[in-house]
Amino acid sequence: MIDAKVLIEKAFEAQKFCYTPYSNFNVGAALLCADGTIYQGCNIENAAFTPTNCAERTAFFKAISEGQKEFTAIAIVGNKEGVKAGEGDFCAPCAVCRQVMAEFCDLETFNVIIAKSTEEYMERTLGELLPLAFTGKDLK
Ligand SMILES: O=c1ccn([C@H]2C[C@H](O)[C@@H](CO)O2)c(=O)[nH]1
Ligand SMILES: [Zn+2]
Repeated sequence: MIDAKVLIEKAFEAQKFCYTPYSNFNVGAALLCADGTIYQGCNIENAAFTPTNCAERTAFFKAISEGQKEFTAIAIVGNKEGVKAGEGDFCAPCAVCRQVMAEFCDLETFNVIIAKSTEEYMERTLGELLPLAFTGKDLK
């Protein structure tokens, strides 16, 4: 596994590209694939609100649409516009993003890094963030 700090830096880099005229809440994500490739994502809002895509799902959909199938970790940073780096709060992934992660990631091993800065972050497995997950296994 690459250093969490590297992935957090990539998430901050992606955050700069967010399109958030409605919430002014800026999120960046960096998704590490098993082959070492990193996909970055930002949140992309819409005047109709519901088409809005979270940063995490942007990163996942980019990766999946380019053939990636195995995922190791995701770093997430998010804050209201104007908050200085490191002074924001933790931005945990929304429930929809957790469900999308559960579709493609191992609940026991996929690592979710929720960061305020490269110095201050928490790490949780996907299973810790989505207990009693409903997945494709339930449909068999
Ligand atoms: O984990 C999260 C939480 C929220 N958002 C986005 C969606 C919307 O654009 C804005 C406010 O909810 O933040 C994300 O991208 N990821
Ligand atoms: Zn989300």
